[in-house]
Amino acid sequence: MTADPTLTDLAQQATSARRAPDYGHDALITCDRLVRIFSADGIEVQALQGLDLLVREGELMALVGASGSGKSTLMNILAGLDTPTAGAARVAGHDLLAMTAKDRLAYRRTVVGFVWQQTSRNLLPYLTAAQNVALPLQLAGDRSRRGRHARAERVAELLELLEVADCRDRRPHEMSGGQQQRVAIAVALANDPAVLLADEPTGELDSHTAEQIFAAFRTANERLGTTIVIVTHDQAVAGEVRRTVAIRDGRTSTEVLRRSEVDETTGRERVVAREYAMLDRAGRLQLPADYIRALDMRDRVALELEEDHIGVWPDDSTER
Ligand SMILES: Nc1ncnc2c1ncn2[C@@H]1O[C@H](COP(=O)(O)OP(=O)(O)OP(=O)(O)O)[C@@H](O)[C@H]1O
Repeated sequence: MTADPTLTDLAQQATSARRAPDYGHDALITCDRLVRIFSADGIEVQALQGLDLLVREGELMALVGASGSGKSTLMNILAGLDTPTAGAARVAGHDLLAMTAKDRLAYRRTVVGFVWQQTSRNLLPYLTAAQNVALPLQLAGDRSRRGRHARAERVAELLELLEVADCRDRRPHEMSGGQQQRVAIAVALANDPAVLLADEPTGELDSHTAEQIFAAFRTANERLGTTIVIVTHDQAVAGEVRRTVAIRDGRTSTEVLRRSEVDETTGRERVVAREYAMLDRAGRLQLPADYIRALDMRDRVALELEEDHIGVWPDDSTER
């Protein structure tokens, strides 16, 4: 770029900016500067403070963060149960800020499936496992004999996939917590949603059962190709996915990506994890709290642009 741009330069810049693809144009889930403000008793709480998040089709990812960081608020928005105060959110081509009540109902029935922490919130207590899985299919439509047959097949297929075929005629109180959550995943997958959202799905389970539930999510992701977003406090669960995004104070702050690598000396496969910080479109970067503490960084830091990286140093100036 020249220091003193001509009118032609400016016109060219404006044209190329217009031609640049929209943020998240190729993502299945796009959250763009998402804001959610709650007002209770005259006090405002900013649960989401300009959160950016992109999730691609076919991903299985975890969202982690301290209590109160905004995870459930984000999940409720993506589930179509709550609306953002500002920003943009799109899921599988649906604009979550522009939906009518009718669109929202159809969205919740067919585009997203959800699994909640409380096993009791996921299933109707007076229906069997098979009836619970059949319910969303019935609500979605085809009541013909052919429809009934296809429905029964789909129910059997899903219970089989999630290894709870033996529970088909049992009511929730006749199943273990782990079996109930597997059936809940089958219910959530019944209408073949584009996205499966799970908010602390292993929160009420012991660690061994939690691992099995997690394996069930992985099966759904690999076999059905469903995009899955899981909120979890469980570090072991978070470590099982390729991508973990951390939310801090209503914004995405860091991201851990894991990939498998074959160790050259032992020939064994091992998982290599690398932590990334999120850079927003205004160029803002949130440094991890432990990095800041380790170098006692405060208020102002020194920056230096190198050929292939940017250095960040504690403030070394004498002017305080
Ligand atoms: N309906 C509401 N009315 C007022 N404030 C709310 C409401 N829902 C959430 N908040 C506030 O918004 C912030 C984010 O809450 P949220 O439930 O999204 O956090 P979270 O990360 O899911 O926490 P946890 O891990 O404890 O479930 C908190 O300060 C919370 O008190």
